[in-house]
This record gives sequence, structure tokens and C-alpha cells, in this order.
Amino acid sequence: MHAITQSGWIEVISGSMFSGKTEELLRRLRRAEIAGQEISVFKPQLDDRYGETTVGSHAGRSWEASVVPSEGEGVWQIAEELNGEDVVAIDEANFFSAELVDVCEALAADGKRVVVSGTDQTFRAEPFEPVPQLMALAEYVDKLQAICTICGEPATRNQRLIDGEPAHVDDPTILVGAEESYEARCRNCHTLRRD
Ligand SMILES: Nc1ncnc2c1ncn2[C@@H]1O[C@H](COP(=O)(O)OP(=O)(O)O)[C@@H](O)[C@H]1O
Ligand SMILES: Cc1cn([C@H]2C[C@H](O)[C@@H](COP(=O)(O)O)O2)c(=O)[nH]c1=O
Ligand SMILES: [Zn+2]
Repeated sequence: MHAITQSGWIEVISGSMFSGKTEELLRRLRRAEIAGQEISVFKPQLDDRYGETTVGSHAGRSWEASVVPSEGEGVWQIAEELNGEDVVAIDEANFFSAELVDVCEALAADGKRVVVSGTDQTFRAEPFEPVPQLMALAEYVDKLQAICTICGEPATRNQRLIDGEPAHVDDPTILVGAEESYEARCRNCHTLRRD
């Protein structure tokens, strides 16, 4: 996928929830493993859906990961924990603070292949930093679509549902969850409460 060069690079896998970001990340890691490359996988402390130390997809596949702080200087733990690995994978990038951008840039400058996965929009359909910033800086970006749960068209948005009703625009940005709180929706079917 990448010409052999001295430098590393950043790959971002983004899109709505349920679009297959984690499955795609795990597919790339399996291929890197077959190629005999050393891999380190990281996830933020905030995301506790699949147990402490695994990156898991909605379809049930998983990979062992190190759990690192999601904010401030603690994010540099990703770089500090490395021991000569070729490939660094980071899942749920949307839960990290802006420091993740500097960490990914430093790793790529140090010759690493950095594979980052995270949703690019909040439930308000606004940019979910730092993912959009990483998409701008990356060498490779894949934006995946799920299937809209209402109309069956490609879904680019994250519908948050609280007790089955659309979330309010003023609700907090962070709410860890899956099917119980979120649906994949297209632009036309995505809604927000504003009353
Ligand atoms: N609305 C949907 N559209 C597409 N896939 C869905 C949907 N709801 C559940 N899935 C399941 O989710 C899987 C993708 O899971 P995952 O890789 O964890 O997605 P992401 O990391 O993007 O949230 C699909 O292969 C499918 O089995
Ligand atoms: C839209 C949105 C999502 N989240 C949370 C919900 C999940 O825990 C993750 C996304 O997981 P996935 O692997 O992409 O399925 O992010 C949030 O906290 N706030 C939001 O607005
Ligand atoms: Zn739709």
C-alpha cells in the first residue's frame, strides 16, 4: 500500500459508528502480522465497552491493546511504551485530546506506520476533534459508511438516542456506548432535539 521509504506515515480510518472502522483496523493489523511486522495497539482509558485491554468491533472481533490516558501529557505514554515496533495502531481516536495529533506526527517522523481509527462526527454532526485534524495531516484517509437504520441509504452520521428519543443539542459530547445509545443514520434521517 505504501512505497518503501525512510519515513513513516499516518493512515486514518474514519466514518460513522458501525461503519466498520474497527474491523478495517483489525484487518490491517492481521495483514501486518502476516508480513512479520511488530505491532503495538492502544486505546483510551475512557472507552471501557469491550473490557480493559482489547480493541473490539461491534461484530465481536478483538485485539489486545494497551490502555493509555486520553488527555494531556499522558497521551505521550503511547510513544513511551514503544519498543521498536513498526506499526502503531490507535483505536477510538475521538476520545483523545489534541495531544494525540502531536504524538502521531512524532511517531510518523520516527519512521512508524501509524494507523488511527475514530469517528469524525459528534452526535450533533459536528467535527469530532482530534479526528478531523488527523485526517488533514494523514497520508491516507478512508471514510467508511454504515447503513442508515431508517432508510437503508449509506450512513455518515451518528444518531444519539436517549430512552429512544433523539438527544438534545445541549447534551454532553462524550457518552460511551453502542447500540443502546446510538444508531447509524444518513443526513436526511439524522435528528436533534433543540427545544
Ligand atoms: N447500521 C449498520 N450498518 C452497518 N453495519 C452495522 C450496522 N449496525 C451494526 N453493524 C455491524 O457493525 C459491524 C461494524 O463494526 P465496527 O467495525 O465495530 O464498526 P465501527 O468501529 O465503525 O463502529 C458491521 O460489520 C455490522 O456487523
Ligand atoms: C457520536 C458520538 C460518539 N461517542 C462515543 C460512542 C462510542 O463509545 C464511540 C464511538 O465508537 P465506534 O467505535 O465509532 O462505534 O464514541 C461519543 O462519546 N460522543 C458522540 O457524540
Ligand atoms: Zn436515512
